[in-house]
Amino acid sequence: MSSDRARTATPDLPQDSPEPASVAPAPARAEEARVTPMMAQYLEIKAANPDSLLFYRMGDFYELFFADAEAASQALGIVLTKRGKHLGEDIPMCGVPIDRAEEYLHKLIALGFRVSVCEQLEDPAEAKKRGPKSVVRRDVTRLVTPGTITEDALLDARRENVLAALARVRAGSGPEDFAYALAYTDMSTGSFRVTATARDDLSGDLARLDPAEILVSDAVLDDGELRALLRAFPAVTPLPRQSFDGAGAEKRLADFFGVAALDAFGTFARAELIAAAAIVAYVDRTQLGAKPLLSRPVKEAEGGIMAIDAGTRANLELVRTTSGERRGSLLAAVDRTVTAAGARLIARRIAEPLTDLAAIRARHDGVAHLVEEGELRRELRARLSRAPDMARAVTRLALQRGGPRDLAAVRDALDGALAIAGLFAAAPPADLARSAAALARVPHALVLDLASALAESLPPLRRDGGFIREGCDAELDATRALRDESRRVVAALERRYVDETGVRALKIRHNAVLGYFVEVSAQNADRLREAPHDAVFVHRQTMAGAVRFSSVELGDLESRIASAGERALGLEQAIFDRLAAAVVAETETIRAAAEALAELDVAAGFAELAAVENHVRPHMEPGVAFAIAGGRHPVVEQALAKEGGPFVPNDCDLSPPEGFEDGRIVLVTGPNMAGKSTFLRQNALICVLAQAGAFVPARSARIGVVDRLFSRVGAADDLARGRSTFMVEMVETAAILNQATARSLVILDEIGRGTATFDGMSIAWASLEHLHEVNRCRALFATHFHELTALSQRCKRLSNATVKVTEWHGDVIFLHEVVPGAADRSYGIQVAKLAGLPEAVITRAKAVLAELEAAERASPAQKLIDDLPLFAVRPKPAAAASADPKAEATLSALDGIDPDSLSPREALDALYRLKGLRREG
Ligand SMILES: Nc1ncnc2c1ncn2[C@@H]1O[C@H](COP(=O)(O)OP(=O)(O)OP(=O)(O)O)[C@@H](O)[C@H]1O
Repeated sequence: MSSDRARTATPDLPQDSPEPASVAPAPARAEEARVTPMMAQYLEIKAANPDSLLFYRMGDFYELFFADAEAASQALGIVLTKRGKHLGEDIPMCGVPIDRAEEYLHKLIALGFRVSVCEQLEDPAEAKKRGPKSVVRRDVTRLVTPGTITEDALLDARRENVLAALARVRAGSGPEDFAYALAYTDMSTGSFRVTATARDDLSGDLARLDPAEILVSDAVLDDGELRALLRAFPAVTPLPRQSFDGAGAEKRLADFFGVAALDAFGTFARAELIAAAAIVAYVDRTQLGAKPLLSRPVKEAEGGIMAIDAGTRANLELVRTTSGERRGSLLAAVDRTVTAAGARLIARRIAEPLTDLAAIRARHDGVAHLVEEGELRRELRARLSRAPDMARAVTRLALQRGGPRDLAAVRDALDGALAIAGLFAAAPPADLARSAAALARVPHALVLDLASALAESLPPLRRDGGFIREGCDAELDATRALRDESRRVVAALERRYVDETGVRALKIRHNAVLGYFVEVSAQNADRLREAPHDAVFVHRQTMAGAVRFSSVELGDLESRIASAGERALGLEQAIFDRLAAAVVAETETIRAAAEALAELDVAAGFAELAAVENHVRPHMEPGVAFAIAGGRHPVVEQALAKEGGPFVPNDCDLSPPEGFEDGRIVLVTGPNMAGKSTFLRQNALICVLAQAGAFVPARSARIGVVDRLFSRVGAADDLARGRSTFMVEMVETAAILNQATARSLVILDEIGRGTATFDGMSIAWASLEHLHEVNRCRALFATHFHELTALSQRCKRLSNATVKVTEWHGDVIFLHEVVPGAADRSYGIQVAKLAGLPEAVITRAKAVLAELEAAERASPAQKLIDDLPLFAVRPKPAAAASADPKAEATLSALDGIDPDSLSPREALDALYRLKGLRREG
């Protein structure tokens, strides 16, 4: 981690603490180097955990010291105080109360900090027994990092929390010969995958996974380009090279999963094994012994996911907008899921559209079934909405961080799963049938066990007790009866003491210090001190206005009640442990059921979306067809609907023209604000939705599966990587021209806009020709360079489209209708007028435009068309390239002259002839 990203702080302190001694308020020089025993312990623990904030437990607080305190007080907005001195300097300190620790952890983790939680490992009383200066034993029990959190309070229920590891291994002798792989897990649900990647695909793959934390070898960070790429992600954790060591990787994985060899998991490349091993090592390290249940690593199918680079993802605002919000993204517009797990899965589906035709069609079959069966869909969604998030609950139980409510979550979700399995009686399509089968495998006995054990209302923490139902366990019932009976005994004893002493206001009370005691007012106290009562009551405490006594009977009662309460709690804990173990033993079945519920939720959500928003099933094919009739932009349409405005549907045909094999390019011109970008994006989004398994916002759609989607829309600079707007634009355009295949879909919006007009137009022109001749992909190309429309005369798979506008009293009216043909002008000045530019500027702009247009008419760009398009021009051999017909004719005439045989007159004639040839050419 580069120092500016680490955001953690290490106090600059000597690690060899000298003899402990108490801190004097104004230490003498010799004592300045001394530290208290507690501070010595703190420094030792801090030294072992240098790259995180240390939450150091002291009673009911976690305290932070030195630079940690300064960083945390600033990040959390809490008061920075001082506690004693160290090396003659004040020790900065701040603290967070135990019961609010999760809230503060949440803030710190969200800000990219890592936190080591250091607990007291013994009772302070135990420590005292070792001597007055001894310190309570403490150590770090957990390292909390953005990628390894499991608590509900720290997680966003509707978002995955991905921990990824990037491995790079040598694949040859060349300096650039490396193989790359990513392994990633959502520890809160146990999912675990690996995928091979390439240097060029790395940023796209990371953007797809959207990790909360990325583990890399510090060797990777030595590579400046990779370091710059990783800077776009919130938390990058560098690990020493040994964590990515190839030799031990296989063994580390085998040990973690308790298997002798990994063969049963499938075949992994070396880089994949190393990445996966780095994940399990880190998970072990952060959980310090509590073993999280990761599923066995699954390898992503090669080429099974539509390749979408990071820029395209951001441009198309698939799962979040460019400003980082979910609202306004494609995901937000199409998410109709009713469970948290469903919301997490749909985000992954949108981020990872498929390329396998059969798998896409299978998803569509499921959605189609639920569109047709409205009653089934409603019932399914109603039941799903009551099913809690059991995948995360199981993980917490396995990590011994679970509470009674996690058991209840599993009970209710499993119960719901069984009921939902029963809804699919008739043979549903394969995907739904597979989900229903996973639900039906849920262990009945476990559901019954949980249902009979858990009480109606449950406390959040297991240590609170009271979560086991009466009648579940005879011994527990008996102990509770004793505990409750004892309370009645207290009341009876109080009545007896009142009768015997005659003090009517006598009360039996309880506190943590005295236990049970008798309390009377100061005036009545003497009565209890007199015989015969003085034989019963022993004075314990005099308060202002009240006096407290104990008695032998109260002491007995105290221990009976305390032991009954403790025993009841102990019995409940034992039952909790048994139930949790039973749940954890079924992890695989439960996780499969949780995944099935999420899949059904996504299918039903897509069906609901289709029914409500009028989406249709796209017809998917193997070729390169792309014919959308009446397509709409799902986000813009919903936004307009809220304002009561209609969205104008538009057709888009990129299928190969008659007699051609490759898809078409449509060049869209049209005025500003007409709807070009919307049209371009909506077709890309329709493609993403279709291949994600959803229906699409159109009247009909026929789509040949797209392997890669590229979008270069708008302009944004990347100052972090030192690139200007135009540079970013060109880098992205280069990626498209280098990578797009005949099966790709390319969206290019106004390329060449960021530079001088002629440079820009030339780049747009040449790029368009390249797409047509070399990439041969389906493409939509929007431009304000109207000259480009002439290219359709030569490029046979290129057609022109424009967005219609009309004029009304000098103002432009947008019809948002895409029609064949080319725009004649941009109406930029009219749009500027609408935007409120001063009248004087508008008038002057009109005058300048008129002059520029007149100049352009004098030398139109048509002559460019008369040249061959770039890729029809074959590069000529160097010698021939210099040939000039004039020069050639002159030279051959010269060759024909023999100066020795010429008379002076003939010589003069020959000279005139040569001059003439030169002139005529
Ligand atoms: N098909 C449509 N139906 C209704 N409104 C639309 C449609 N398409 C676009 N709009 C509206 O027009 C606005 C401008 O659209 P868009 O940004 O796509 O225009 P543009 O032609 O790309 O403009 P510019 O060339 O200035 O970038 C959108 O914000 C939207 O509100």
